[in-house]
Order: sequence, then C-alpha cells, then structure tokens
Amino acid sequence: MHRATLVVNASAGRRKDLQTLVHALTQALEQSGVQTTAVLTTAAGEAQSIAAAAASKSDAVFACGGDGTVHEVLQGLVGTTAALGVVPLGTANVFARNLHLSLNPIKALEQQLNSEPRAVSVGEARYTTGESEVTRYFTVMAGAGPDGALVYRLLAGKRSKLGRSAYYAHALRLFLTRNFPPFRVKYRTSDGEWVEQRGVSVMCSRVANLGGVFSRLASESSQSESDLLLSIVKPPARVGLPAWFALSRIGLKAQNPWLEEVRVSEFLCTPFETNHRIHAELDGEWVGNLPMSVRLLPKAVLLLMPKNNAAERMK
Ligand SMILES: Nc1ncnc2c1ncn2[C@@H]1O[C@H](COP(=O)(O)OP(=O)(O)OP(=O)(O)O)[C@@H](O)[C@H]1O
Repeated sequence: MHRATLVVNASAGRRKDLQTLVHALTQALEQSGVQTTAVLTTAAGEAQSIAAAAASKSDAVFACGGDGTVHEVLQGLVGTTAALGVVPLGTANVFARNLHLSLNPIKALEQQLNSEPRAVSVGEARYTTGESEVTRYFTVMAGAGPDGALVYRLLAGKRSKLGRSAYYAHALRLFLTRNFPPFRVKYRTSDGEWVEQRGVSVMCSRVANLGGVFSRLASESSQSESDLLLSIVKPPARVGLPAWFALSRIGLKAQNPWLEEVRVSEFLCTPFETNHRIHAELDGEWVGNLPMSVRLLPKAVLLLMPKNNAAERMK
C-alpha cells in the first residue's frame, strides 16, 4: 500500500477527540510509508463522493466511522481498484466486529496495514425513489418491513443522541403499536427456480452477528458465501415477529413455523397494495419503500481483511 485516503465521518460515535485521532491515524500510516490524505465529511451522504474521488488516487480508502460510513464509502469503491478499509468509530460497528477488527481505531488500522486485499461479493439492491432508479450496494444487510420502519423512525428521531438503546426502545414500541401488512416476496433458488411467498419482514444478512438483541437472527450468514441467506417472517406480524426474535434467541429458529430461511441468488419484494408503504433499509440506513430487488454482485470490491482471523476462516 502506497497511498491511502481516510474518509472520516465527523459525526460518528460522538467522539470529542476526533482531530487527535485523525492525526494519530495519519501518522501511523505515514510511518509505514503510506502517503495519506484525510478528509472529514461535512454532511450526511458526502462520504460516497469523497470515496469515489479518492478511488483513482489511492490503493486503499478507509471508512472511518460506523456502518453508515462503511456503507457510503462502499458505494464509491465498487468496481474500482481501491481497497476498502475500516476504522471503527461508530456506535454499533457491526461490519468491523464481523471482520474481527479491534475496536481500538489505531489497532484496527494496524491489523489492515499489511493485509492483502481480497475481492469480496456485495449485495446489490435496486429500487426507485421518485422518478429515479437507484442501485446501492450493501455489506451488512438488506431488510424490508419492521427493520426498515425502525431505521426510518430512528432517522426521524434523534438517533445520534440515543445510541444502541434507541434501537431496542423503538423496536419494542413498533412491534407493540404498528401493524405490518404482508408483502409479496419472490425469490430465485440456486437451482434457478422462482418461488413466491408472503412475508411481513425480510432480512438478508451478509454477516453472522448483527449485534445485541439481533445477534442470533442471522447466525448462518457470511461474507464469503456465493448466495444470499434470506429470512422471511410470515404473517401475521403479531405472531411472526415475536416468534422470530424469541425462538432465534433461544436457538430454536429451525422450529419456527412463521420463519422461512432460504439460500437464494436474488429476490424481489413488492407491496400487495400500492398504498402500502413498506420501508426498506440497507446496512441500517433507510433507503426508501418497496418494491426493491436484491442480488449478489460477485467479487465486487476489494476488502482489506485482517490476517489470521476473518480471512483465514473464510477460506
Ligand atoms: N459531517 C456529518 N454530519 C452529520 N451527519 C453525518 C456527517 N457525516 C456522515 N454523517 C451521517 O452519519 C450517519 C451515521 O454514521 P455512522 O453509521 O458511520 O455512525 P454511527 O451511527 O455512530 O455508527 P453505527 O452505524 O455503526 O452504529 C450516516 O448516516 C452518515 O450519512
């Protein structure tokens, strides 16, 4: 690695020592012979364009922030020759944790300094906002229904001030007060067969541990798989959703009659009624409403993976 860019989310994790930390990260890279540029975001969404501009001038672009920052930086790097690095500065840091990176930013950087970039597959989601067709990529998860609604509510509220406990409080309130209408889920199995199902929630995770109370929901997922693990919670929501959480938590997911878990190459979620507004999220960021289609984009981005841990396990 000769040239690196640090894309720093100035608001991530509510850190007070950000300037000092960015200086220390830059020093650590420079001392290893890596010419380094650090760019701080000034607004939400900016990390994507910073990463895209940095891609042609850098061997690695480090997303310094939480999962939202990784998500934005990823958008700028897919299809380029710059590798994605992660310096965890967020609240949950789900992606960094699943890569077995240290949550100490300097140590995490050091873990990636001498690693060989590996081409990894990412999820690709397509949906419409207004008149525009949008394509976005994800590394942690895609979801629709309650988790989309949850992220949407958190965006509308003061998510940054509340942290992880906000997820639990909002999740509980949503489950108790909202009715989640079923929507159409069409998925294609690895044999190429299309299957149609009704769901009140779908989740497609690319990591094994989503953290906290969500930790057991996606335990069989991983970055290395060449297909997508899709979890469909069947209606009614008032039974299906609590059963999903409770039975997954005590390790009885396979016995849950309201849950279908399938390995798919792609899937499409569509509302049954045009006036049903069903929220969709990617990597914990609300992106819009259904319809949304999702597939896997093979070897789409180079990823700096720490040696002797995630990379070894994925062989
Ligand atoms: N300068 C900025 N001002 C305000 N918001 C920003 C700025 N830069 C980035 N953001 C937004 O901050 C949001 C949260 O960032 P991020 O997910 O990285 O941190 P986090 O929420 O603390 O961590 P995690 O997602 O791991 O819990 C993102 O949606 C991003 O668009």
